[in-house]
This record gives sequence, C-alpha cells and structure tokens, in this order.
Amino acid sequence: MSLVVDVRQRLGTFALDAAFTAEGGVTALFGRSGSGKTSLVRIVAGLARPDEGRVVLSGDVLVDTARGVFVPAHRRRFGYVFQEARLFPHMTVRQNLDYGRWFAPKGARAENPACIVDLLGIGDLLKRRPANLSGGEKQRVAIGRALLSAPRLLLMDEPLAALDEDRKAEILPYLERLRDEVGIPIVYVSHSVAEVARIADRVVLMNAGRVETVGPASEVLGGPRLVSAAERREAGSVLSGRVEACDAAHGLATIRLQGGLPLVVPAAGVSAGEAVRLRIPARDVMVATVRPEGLSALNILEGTVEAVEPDGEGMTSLVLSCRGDRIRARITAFSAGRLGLAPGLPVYAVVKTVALE
Ligand SMILES: Nc1ncnc2c1ncn2[C@@H]1O[C@H](COP(=O)(O)OP(=O)(O)OP(=O)(O)O)[C@@H](O)[C@H]1O
Repeated sequence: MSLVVDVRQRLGTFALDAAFTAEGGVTALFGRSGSGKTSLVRIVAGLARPDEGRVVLSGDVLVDTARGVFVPAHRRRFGYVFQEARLFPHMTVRQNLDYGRWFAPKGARAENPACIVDLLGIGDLLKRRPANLSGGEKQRVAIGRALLSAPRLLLMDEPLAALDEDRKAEILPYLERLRDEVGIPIVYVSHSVAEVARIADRVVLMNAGRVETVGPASEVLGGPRLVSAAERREAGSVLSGRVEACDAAHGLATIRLQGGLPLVVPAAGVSAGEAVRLRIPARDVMVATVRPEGLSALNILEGTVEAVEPDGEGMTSLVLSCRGDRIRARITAFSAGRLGLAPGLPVYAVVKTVALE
C-alpha cells in the first residue's frame, strides 16, 4: 500500500498546502488545534475537494485536479471513524455492524466477522442499542463497523478525543491490536503526543496548514521539531524492546532495548519474549555527569551527549546516546550550562518514569 497526498485548498483565510506519503502501518497526522489535520483527512476521505492536487492510493488515482479526476467518498472504499461514534441509534450493535458489512464489495467481505468482534471485545454487546453503551464501547462498535466494510484504508479522526482518560485507556489496547493484527493501513488524526507515541509508526507533523516534517514516531516526537510549547513539554523517546524477565512479586519487568540496554519498568500482564514499546517523557529524564548514588530511580543509564538543542525559552532538549538507543531529556538551559553539557560528554541519564505500551 502506498498513499500519496499532495493537495492545496483555501478555506476562508486558512490555506492548506500539504504533501505526505504513507506506506502501511499507522500514519499519524499530528499537530495542534487548527493546524489543518481534519481538513486534510477530509480531502483524503473524499468528503472535501482540494482546489488543486492529487490523492493516489496504490496507483489508483482518486483525485487529480489537473485531469479532472475526483472519485467520490462512497467509491473509495475507505473506513472512517470520527470523534463521536455516529452509530444508528435505532439499530442494535449487531445491526450497526451488519450495515458496515453490507457496504463491503462481495469478493472483499471480511471472512470472519467474529474475529473483528473478538478483537474489539464487543461480543457481549451485540443485542444492545447505542444509547445503553459507554463512550468507549460505542467507539469500539464504530471501529468494528468501519472494519467490516473491508476498507482499503482506515481513516480515524481523533477517535479518542471525546472520551475521558479511563475510557481512552480502555480503548488504546484495542487500537494496538488493530495495528498489529489487521493488515489495513490507518491514517490517524490526533493532537495527543501520548496517543501518537503509542499508536503511530510514522508521524506527519502539521503546522499552520503545512507539513512541518514527516518521520518515524521516535524522531518526530523527540522534541526539537515539535511546534507548540505544550507539545514540547510532552516530548519524549519512543523505544522498542523485548520483555526479558518478569518479576511478578514486585510487579516489574526487565525490557531489553534494541541497542542492548536493560530497563526495569513497572509492568503487569506482560510475558517474557513479548515485543513492547516504551515511552520516556523527556521531562522525566535527569542528567548527571557523575554516577548518582542513593536514588529511588530504578534506571540509571550510561551514555554520551549526542546533541544539545536550546529552545530559546529557557529549556534545552538533549539527545543522549545510550548504547545505540537515543534517550531524550529536557532540562533547563541553566542546568545544561552549569553541567557544561556538550556533544561527546559522558553522562548518566536518570530515568524517573517509563510508560510501557
Ligand atoms: N469551511 C471552512 N471555512 C473557513 N475556514 C475553515 C473551514 N474549515 C476549516 N477552516 C479553518 O481551517 C483551519 C484548520 O481547521 P482543521 O479543522 O482542519 O484543523 P485541525 O488541525 O483538525 O484542528 P482540531 O484539532 O481543532 O480539530 C481552522 O482555522 C479552521 O477554522
């Protein structure tokens, strides 16, 4: 699968001028409110026409303004999940799901709808109507309905934004299973660093209608390229690793990172050998020039400073190379100066929190 988007559209005083490509997995359109994410995803969906440009999915030209091509939304075979579930209130969950299936072309019908129902954990809800479901349950049904239409591409526009933190936490594991077990490429709109870090393979960072940068989640969410101060505060490292050992008595697991470093993290319900993603918020990493002792932190990593990037607002982003894995830290410019941090300097990274995802 390859999705090529290169479009321009004027909306009142707002000018969208955005280009990106996506290749399978989850591509996040990420940026602050008003940066143009929804306008862009609406063009990909066929719900809006660009003034100029092209949208091509795996060689299939869906929009080409120069040649007068515009394939309408219902003929694109895309699934769309919005902020609110938009289920049919008079239909049961099963009927809502069947409605999705009904739209699948004959040859492409999901072979086993029961698998999708299982994957989303909605088997017990089939006879209920949307009015009796929680926000998280509704959203899982909406995702199921979209999947059962056998889409070539799934577009999700802030699917968790209307949910409270508990409901978000409930639904995120299902989105991860969707990413890992269903081969459908996903374009995922969000303004949440934590959500994007957890779900996305690639990130398209939007700012004022334009694409600021495109890259792996681990790079884009690292910090320096993030546009708003709020995003930079949330910046951090996204790392991959494998569970090496579990210490059930203490609720801890040792994760071996790709570069070979071990990290000890609080973990419930993981098993040895499992591949995991970790997020370490940059603001939760302290830096020392000598090995600290007598600390409560479980992880003190040896590394060297790779980059020092002051943000001009009194804070400095650091990239630390720890046996090949890059750990980001965000400290005050004052501390960076006082410690004389410069590329090549050996340091210790004290990691206060690690989110296992
Ligand atoms: N039909 C329209 N007419 C005029 N301005 C519009 C129209 N649609 C969108 N805009 C403007 O375009 C800008 C981008 O809006 P858009 O909804 O795409 O941003 P967003 O990044 O998805 O934001 P949010 O995260 O808040 O949903 C906003 O300033 C919005 O007011």
